[in-house]
Amino acid sequence: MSLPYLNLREMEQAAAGVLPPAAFAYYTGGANDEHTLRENREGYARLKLRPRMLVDVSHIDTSTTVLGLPLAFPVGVAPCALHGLVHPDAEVATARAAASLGSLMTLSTMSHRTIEDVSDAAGGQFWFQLYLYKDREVSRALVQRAEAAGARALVLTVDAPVLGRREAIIRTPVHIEPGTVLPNIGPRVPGSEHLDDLQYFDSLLDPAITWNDIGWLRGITGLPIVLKGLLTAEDVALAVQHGCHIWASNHGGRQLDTAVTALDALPEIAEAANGRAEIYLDGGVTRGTDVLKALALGANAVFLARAVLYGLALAGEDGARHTLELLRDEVRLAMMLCGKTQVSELGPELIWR
Ligand SMILES: Cc1cc2nc3c(=O)[nH]c(=O)nc-3n(C[C@H](O)[C@H](O)[C@H](O)COP(=O)(O)O)c2cc1C
Ligand SMILES: CCCCC(=O)C(=O)O
Repeated sequence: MSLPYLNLREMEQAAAGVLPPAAFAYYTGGANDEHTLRENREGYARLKLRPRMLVDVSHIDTSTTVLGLPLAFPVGVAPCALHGLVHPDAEVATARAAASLGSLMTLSTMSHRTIEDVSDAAGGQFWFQLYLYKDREVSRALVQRAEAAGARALVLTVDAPVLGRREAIIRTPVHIEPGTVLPNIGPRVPGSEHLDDLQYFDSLLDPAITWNDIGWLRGITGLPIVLKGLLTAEDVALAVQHGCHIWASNHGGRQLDTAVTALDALPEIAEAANGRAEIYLDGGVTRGTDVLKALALGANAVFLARAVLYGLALAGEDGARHTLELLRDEVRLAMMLCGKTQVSELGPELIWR
């Protein structure tokens, strides 16, 4: 299907016209005054590139690997809850779109579709994002299912011991269709009727999660563990000590407002990791030049959340694919204009100081 949108911003604007109000509030919103949400985008515009000239750019290779897995271009899909709010094919459509382009799907714990269905749709090329439940046995079972279904890594989200204050969804709460069973959550426990659907999910998460739980997770899985939501050198040092990889993120400005952006934190993160762990990043990426900047400052790959959801809302699998294709083509063009022919050539000298 050929879609008319020229860039990710146009897709966002178009999606705003089709999203139901609660999904719009949930997808687009950030915490409190949304300073971090805005800064996630604006930070990219402020960083200036130092392109090199007179380099033969007639052959460009955008491919890379993450944890040994080949990617056709250095962009994956970040975990997002509830793809089924905007499209009946939900996470299966997103996973198919990612797989068709050689990208990588990260499946959220809070999905409409099962881990097994998404694994099939992704051709086995997927990561599973884990929220740690108070009930560790439920988490253990999920980890085992993800591993059995062929997940290539576990992404443990560590920046949400409790959900941030997102005022848009306080006003317009998300409602999950009655009768829908979210496969990784199970039916509601009695006595939770006063909570809306997201508050209920929040009530299952364990605010007591600590570094000791990383040891517990290590003990129950052989998969690589990626910690999503790290923003400081101190935590990166601990992550490396625990044998984990690093996903720099402020959760799309949805958790701690005025937290530093992943992009600003990246230099200290890369320095602390010192090549001992892979580094991924998300937050506000909408242009190929954004991807180049993140890679130049030390990320191995970047991930997109909202932009893929907007594509899904507009045109299902084709829409999610359109988002990823636009960005893939922009990455290639930006590399040509920077005089870089391989992802491995993107280093700090690309950024003007
Ligand atoms: C609607 C929505 C749902 C999300 N659900 C999850 C989730 O289930 N697990 C998680 O780790 N992060 C979740 N996130 C955070 C994203 O993975 C990502 O960190 C963040 O949105 C930044 O990327 P973006 O600026 O491209 O949206 C969600 C974000 C959005 C917008
Ligand atoms: C209660 C759902 C949590 C999903 C999430 O991480 C988010 O909305 O940002």
